[in-house]
Amino acid sequence: MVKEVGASFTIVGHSERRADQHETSHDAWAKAAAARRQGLNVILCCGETEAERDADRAERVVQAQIEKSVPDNADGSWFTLAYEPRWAIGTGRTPTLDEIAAIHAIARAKLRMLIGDAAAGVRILYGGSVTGANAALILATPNVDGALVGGASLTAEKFVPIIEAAASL
Ligand SMILES: O=C(CO)[C@H](O)COP(=O)(O)O
Repeated sequence: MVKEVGASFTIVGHSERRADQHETSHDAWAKAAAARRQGLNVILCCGETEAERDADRAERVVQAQIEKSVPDNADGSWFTLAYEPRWAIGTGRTPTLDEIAAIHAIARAKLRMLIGDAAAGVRILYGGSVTGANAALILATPNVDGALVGGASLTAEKFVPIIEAAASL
């Protein structure tokens, strides 16, 4: 159905699905695999809650989500990972650049354990309150290969500065 309406990408494992529909990482894995079988590109979201970060569990939570939801045959030709801390989505709050770098590094390492050399070609996006004001620094953070933009993508006035930040790297 998604393909029939012309989509070429699908997002799975989004925090709203995990929180509101109680979707598990296994569900995200099954959806990613099914989407791939239909020829769709997949963006798989992972990310901790605020309580998990406060308990110093963010890295372990993200590692476990990745381990349980990345299909064995994932590679950068169709698969993208997005780190979206739930508490940063739509809130105007973001992790520090060091915190983003730390999670993206462990995400890359976990991907390498799971899919080997293909991990190098998988784009890892950051999502959560990306704006024209913070995009350049976030996009220049190691292992950040792009941004998954929500609210700021809704108007040209807010989105164009993000595109310009990306283009200037
Ligand atoms: O997940 C998102 C919207 O549901 C998006 O990637 C991030 O949203 P934002 O915080 O509004 O940029």
